[in-house]
Amino acid sequence: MVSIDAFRKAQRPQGPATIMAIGTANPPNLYEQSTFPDFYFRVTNSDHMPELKEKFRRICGKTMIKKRYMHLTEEVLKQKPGMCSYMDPSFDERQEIVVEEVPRLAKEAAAKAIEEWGRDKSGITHLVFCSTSGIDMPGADYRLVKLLGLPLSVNRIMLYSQACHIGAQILRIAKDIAENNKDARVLVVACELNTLIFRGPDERDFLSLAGQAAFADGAAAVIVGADPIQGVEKPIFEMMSAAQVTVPDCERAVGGHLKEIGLTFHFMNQLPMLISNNLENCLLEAFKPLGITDWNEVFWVSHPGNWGIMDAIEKKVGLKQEKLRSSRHVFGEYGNMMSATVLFVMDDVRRRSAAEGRATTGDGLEWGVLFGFGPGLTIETVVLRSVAI
Ligand SMILES: CC(C)(COP(=O)(O)OP(=O)(O)OC[C@H]1O[C@@H](n2cnc3c(N)ncnc32)[C@H](O)[C@@H]1OP(=O)(O)O)[C@@H](O)C(=O)NCCC(=O)NCCSC(=O)/C=C/c1ccc(O)cc1
Repeated sequence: MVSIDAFRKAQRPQGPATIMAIGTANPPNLYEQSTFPDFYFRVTNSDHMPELKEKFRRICGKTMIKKRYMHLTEEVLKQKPGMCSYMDPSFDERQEIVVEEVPRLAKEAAAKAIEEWGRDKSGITHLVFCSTSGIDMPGADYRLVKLLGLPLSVNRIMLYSQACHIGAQILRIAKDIAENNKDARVLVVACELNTLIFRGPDERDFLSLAGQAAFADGAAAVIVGADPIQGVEKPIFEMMSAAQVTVPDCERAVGGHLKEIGLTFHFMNQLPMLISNNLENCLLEAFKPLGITDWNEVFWVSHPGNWGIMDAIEKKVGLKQEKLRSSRHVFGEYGNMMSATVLFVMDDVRRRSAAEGRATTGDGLEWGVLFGFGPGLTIETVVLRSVAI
């Protein structure tokens, strides 16, 4: 008879969880940040508030975002008057969009990841899907399985309503699945639409205006598994550790509430300081086993949050400016796509590394850190190992 020990060992792979493909997608509608205030005040019937419009223009400029993609268009919004008001009940109007469109955009990103992976989709064993943009039963995970034509034996996990840090958290979950189940191939998907957050302006609500200036639509998918099949599956990054920290007494630092009026957004102006003050401890813990204490020695894949957060991180941990290059690039080109953003950054790091002729997928360095942060205040830290290009 087989021993229990041998039985358990046979269920597990030998190597670390490995990212084998990355795909991203955005809706076709592109909004230049410089002209967004004109669009936004027009479609929300708010042109009678020119001073507020000018203030919103200044806020849009401060974000340093150049462009964003959104499912919402003037045509769509004409059919959704509740969404254009500041506070009218509009939950149903929003749900009608996100229930259909979140899985649809997710499919685009997932199909690209599966194509890069190079194997047949029947090899996908698990799906981990997160979205802050809608809640439904059966969920967006079920719809995605159907849209992609994945086997119904796929083990699904759907994580709704968590915001930005969950882009890193789903990697942590995929790592645990991949390292505990031999031959598991986990399709990890983050998909966000700002449809729940979009609303008309109000001069007393700066926080909502800040949200209107920053959030955007995007989906990203990665495929995670251990022991890649040589010559078939091509590693991009290995995940060496993953941990979550909840910063105490900070639940008001950033967050939102799902209501009849949609999803609200609030943050404290001290958010950059709160995040940057807590990052060094996460770095020390994560890199203690590797003996690394110089944070410029590792490549960075950080959720951008906003420009002020990136400035504060650079200053607090003494980062050279180029370290957050991909975070700033993605934020500037796409805005804050919540959970999907950090996966766009990961894609940008490996693509830029290849384009610049670096020796590894991580800016020529071996070790890297991936950060997600969001409501809680929650910080997710993933230690990455690059591969030779
Ligand atoms: C670009 C902003 C909006 C402004 O930049 P700034 O450097 O603070 O700029 P200023 O200090 O010059 O302020 C610009 C204007 O705003 C005004 N302002 C400045 N803070 C104020 C103030 N608290 N009151 C009211 N006026 C003010 C300020 O007075 C000024 O007005 P004016 O002189 O008339 O031009 C910046 O604060 C910003 O990016 N904030 C957004 C923070 C943010 O994106 N956080 C996301 C982190 S990621 C995450 O966790 C997401 C979570 C989430 C959670 C829920 C959800 O639904 C979805 C997602």
